[in-house]
Amino acid sequence: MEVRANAKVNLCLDVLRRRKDGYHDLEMIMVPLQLHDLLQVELAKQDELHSDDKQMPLDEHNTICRVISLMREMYQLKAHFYVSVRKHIPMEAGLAGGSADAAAMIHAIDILCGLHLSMEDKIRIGKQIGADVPFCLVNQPALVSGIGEKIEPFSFSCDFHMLLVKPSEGVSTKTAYQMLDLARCAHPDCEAVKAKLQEDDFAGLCQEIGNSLEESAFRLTSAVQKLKAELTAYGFAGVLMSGSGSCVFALTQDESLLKDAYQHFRQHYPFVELTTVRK
Ligand SMILES: C[C@](O)(CO)[C@H](O)COP(=O)(O)OP(=O)(O)OC[C@H]1O[C@@H](n2ccc(N)nc2=O)[C@H](O)[C@@H]1O
Ligand SMILES: Nc1ncnc2c1ncn2[C@@H]1O[C@H](COP(=O)(O)OP(=O)(O)OP(=O)(O)O)[C@@H](O)[C@H]1O
Repeated sequence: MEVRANAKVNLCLDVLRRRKDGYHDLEMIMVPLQLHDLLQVELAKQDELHSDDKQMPLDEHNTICRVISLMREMYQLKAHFYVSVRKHIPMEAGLAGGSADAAAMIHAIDILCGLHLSMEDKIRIGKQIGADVPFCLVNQPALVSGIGEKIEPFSFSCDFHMLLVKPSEGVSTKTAYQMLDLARCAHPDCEAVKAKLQEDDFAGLCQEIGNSLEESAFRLTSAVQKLKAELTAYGFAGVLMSGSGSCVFALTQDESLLKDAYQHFRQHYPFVELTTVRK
């Protein structure tokens, strides 16, 4: 069977507090994108993982392998899996590539092994793999809280185009959180972002988007700050780093600006993609 693993961006990411276990309580507005990896998953005689991306680890560190091990133990599965991944989501980008693959694998095992898991069951599995996996399982625009496990989906009509640009440097999620200065960083208003989306107020939306983690990512790599300034100067209405970076997304409703920018940024950056929100 073929399963899609959609990327995400955070239109709003507010880090509320640091917890005793080192994780952070968050409030976020997350949206899935049309950009996706494709997983081919079949029952097999032994486990096999392949990918067209030579950078992706194929060992027990891969989120897909971690899902297989965890679900095999939890449900005493005898089955083995052949998995082939067509990778389109760049790594260390803040687009949840590894988490999206993990979520797709949970859905695939559920179907191939006839487990009939509820979304709550899947989220319990997913959050053991990573904080972004619960959102990737639900795969709908949502207000997300806790460390990423509380998902409240909502619908909206506001339409816009998105240009994704990633510099060659990546950002480690763990380091971005460790370096964060909660007193200095931005604390954007997620309820306001949700309201602008639902009121179809694109200009207002672009004023409200924000990400607490930009503060530490900008200190970790100047490339992200430089890219954000370039996209803003190009004329995009809203520009923000996604997640812990290093990918920056730029929003516009102007198709000709979008096409010109795509050609321009492609000459200077290794990953440039046009996409939209998957509603
Ligand atoms: C930045 C985001 O992508 C925003 O959606 C997520 O918060 C990160 O999600 P993720 O990559 O799935 O995160 P995990 O793989 O669970 O954790 C990676 C590291 O990020 C930090 N982390 C993650 C989530 C969270 N709420 N607080 C944290 O402090 C922890 O140091 C952890 O060691
Ligand atoms: N299935 C996978 N796809 C991509 N990377 C994976 C996968 N499994 C493990 N990894 C490892 O995880 C690291 C981070 O990759 P990922 O694409 O998930 O980062 P990210 O974009 O920062 O995600 P997030 O937005 O969730 O923080 C990679 O450098 C890679 O070594």
